[in-house]
Amino acid sequence: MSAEPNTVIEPVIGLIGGSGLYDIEGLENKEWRTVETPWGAPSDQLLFGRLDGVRCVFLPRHGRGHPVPPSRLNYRANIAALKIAGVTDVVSLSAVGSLKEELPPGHFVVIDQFIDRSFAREKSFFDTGCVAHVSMADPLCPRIGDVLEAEARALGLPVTRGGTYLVMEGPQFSTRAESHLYRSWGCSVIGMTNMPEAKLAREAELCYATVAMVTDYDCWHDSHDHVTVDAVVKVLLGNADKARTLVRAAIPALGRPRGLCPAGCDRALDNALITAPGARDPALIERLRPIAGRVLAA
Ligand SMILES: CSC[C@H]1O[C@H](OP(=O)(O)O)[C@H](O)[C@@H]1O
Ligand SMILES: Nc1ncnc2[nH]cnc12
Repeated sequence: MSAEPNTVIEPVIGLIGGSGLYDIEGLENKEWRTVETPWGAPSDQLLFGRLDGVRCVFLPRHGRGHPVPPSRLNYRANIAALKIAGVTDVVSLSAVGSLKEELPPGHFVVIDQFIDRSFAREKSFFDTGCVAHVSMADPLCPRIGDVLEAEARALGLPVTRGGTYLVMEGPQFSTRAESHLYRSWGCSVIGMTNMPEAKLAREAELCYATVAMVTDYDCWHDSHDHVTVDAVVKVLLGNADKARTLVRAAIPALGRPRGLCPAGCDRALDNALITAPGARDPALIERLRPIAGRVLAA
């Protein structure tokens, strides 16, 4: 993709469905296709189709039927597969626990920050032989966030703009002490999946935004039972329906031809590579081409 200032982009929308969202309704000409990547296989096939004429690519994050736990997700393959499929803009739909009284189950949060406490995951496409350091100061695309917030409000969905998503390793839920600690840090919601997903999306120069859908009060709240999968699933089903409605409403605006992202997500690698051309590993460079080809010399 060229990064010329007058570039016109026909967006291709990637939708990552989290817990409870294993399919997307209303896609025209839909087809599940296998996409291979230099980092192995994504969680599942990708579902290609159009919504209101806009090209969309859906990936169930944990695979259909939810066979893959958060720590075993191949985050690099998932993001690489979306990039290889031509995706420009990613909407991540995620179940989360609430860390604030005013964010009850059923509430949506268009988050704007992360604290990454995951530790057992591959977090970068780059490696020995080609080192890159992208900025994560503003980890989510505000342009997509604006659309999601506006459409959620127009639909009358309970939504909050802004909030910090604490990413834990899991798969066990938090201890009560951890839950209180994250609250003392000012975090809004807790989940297990959005990192390193957002970091990898940034390295792949994809715009990325998350709708965090509250399913429970984790385990800190005096007048609510601690979180269980059963309790999460009960709320999830309603949240998933609302998420599908939100996606349908947001697609026309997200799919409109546009210029480069004002936030610069699509140029994240412009000033990120530090390894001198002569010190680069040619095999790694070839592997990186689908992700970083824009900034790697031919
Ligand atoms: C089923 S509750 C825990 C599970 O749900 C969230 O996943 P996702 O972000 O894919 O919706 C959470 O992060 C855990 O993986
Ligand atoms: N309380 C919680 N902790 C971590 N991930 C979650 N996903 C949904 N609820 C959660």
